[in-house]
Amino acid sequence: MSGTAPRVVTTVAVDTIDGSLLDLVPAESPLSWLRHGDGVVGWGSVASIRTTGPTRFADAAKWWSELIANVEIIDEVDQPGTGPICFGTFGFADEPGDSVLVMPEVVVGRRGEVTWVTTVDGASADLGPQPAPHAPTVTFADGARNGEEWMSAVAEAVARINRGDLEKVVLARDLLATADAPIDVRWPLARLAEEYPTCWTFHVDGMFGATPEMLVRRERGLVTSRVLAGTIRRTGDDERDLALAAALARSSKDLEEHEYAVRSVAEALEPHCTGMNVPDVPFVLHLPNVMHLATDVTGVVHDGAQAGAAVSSLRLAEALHPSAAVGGTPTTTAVALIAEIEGMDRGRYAGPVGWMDASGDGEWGIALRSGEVDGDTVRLFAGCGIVGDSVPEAELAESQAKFVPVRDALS
Ligand SMILES: C=C(O[C@@H]1C=C(C(=O)O)C=C[C@H]1O)C(=O)O
Repeated sequence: MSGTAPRVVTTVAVDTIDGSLLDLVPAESPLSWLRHGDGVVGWGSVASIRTTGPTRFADAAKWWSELIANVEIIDEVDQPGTGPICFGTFGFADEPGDSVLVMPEVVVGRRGEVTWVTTVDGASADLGPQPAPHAPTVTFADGARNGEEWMSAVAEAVARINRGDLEKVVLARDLLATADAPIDVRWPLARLAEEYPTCWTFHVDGMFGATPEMLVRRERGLVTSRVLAGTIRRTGDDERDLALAAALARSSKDLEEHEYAVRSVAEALEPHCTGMNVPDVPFVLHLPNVMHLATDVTGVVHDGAQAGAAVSSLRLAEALHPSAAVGGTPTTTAVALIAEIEGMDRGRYAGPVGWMDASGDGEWGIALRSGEVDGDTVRLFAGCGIVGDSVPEAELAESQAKFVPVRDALS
């Protein structure tokens, strides 16, 4: 833990800011959570905590509650995301589970017509555009496994599923990008926000990407989760893509994969919610590189015995993680199989990433279509849901399509 408890957090409304909020963010430790131009960016760190292991979510949640208990809040906007907020990125696996929560010194947020700035202890917030980042020059290489080796792991998973060990497992692989100089993450972030406006463009402590999957949003008692599972690559030909979308919506392999993911989310939310709505039939989400089967699950969170005691968005993320969209079914068997045959440490790939405010409202996406930047290297990640009739070559092609967002953003 670093930093001392801040005294005063002030949120004020400001005039509309033209262009992307990313233009305001300095190169030093930028933070981002943006979709369709709305969301929050931040910089500076007044306090942060690193947590690990199976208690990483609980430890981070406790730290945040204690921190905000000592803060005086002056908030003239009063929306989800105003007042003090933290950004976080959590490890996928319990071990090592390296996770980070950070409270920025300055946050700029936008929600429709409303734009605000939050500062800690009167920090000065320069809302002018920052010098633009430079394009990196990168080369790509295989990560822990090459394509052939990864397909063997997929074949092994299919064999285990067909022998009855489990129903679904998500297997991932990594690529390594090396640049000629340290990478300014604002470069790929700007590209991702522009190319994937329907996704959440995030960056926290080196973990960045544009995820289409919302693990959980809690906003004034309403809980939403967007579940994705079942994927088809786009061809670039609109007519063909429409036919493929129709085929995806009827594909029994993809519907099965999807059903596991929806069920895992609904079951994890159920103890915390009333009035849940779980649609019977998924819709097809169109992204520039792929299409997914998608289901939006909603519910109303219990109030809790006392005011403010309702379960926070971070604790909901903990309850939902790992959903069958990134782990498998049954969860424990799938997570053990991932550790056994995937051949790499996922780090914070496929873990929750997002933000939370003092009331516990927040948004936690799943860190997909993502990479982890460290100086002049980036580790890119992509994974695929494997079921009994998955074909290794098709899964390899799907993983390649899922690398495209970050790959292109670095090029
Ligand atoms: C695991 C990833 O994506 C997940 C797996 C999907 C699938 O197997 O069809 C689809 C969306 C995501 O839930 C990834 O992008 O790395």
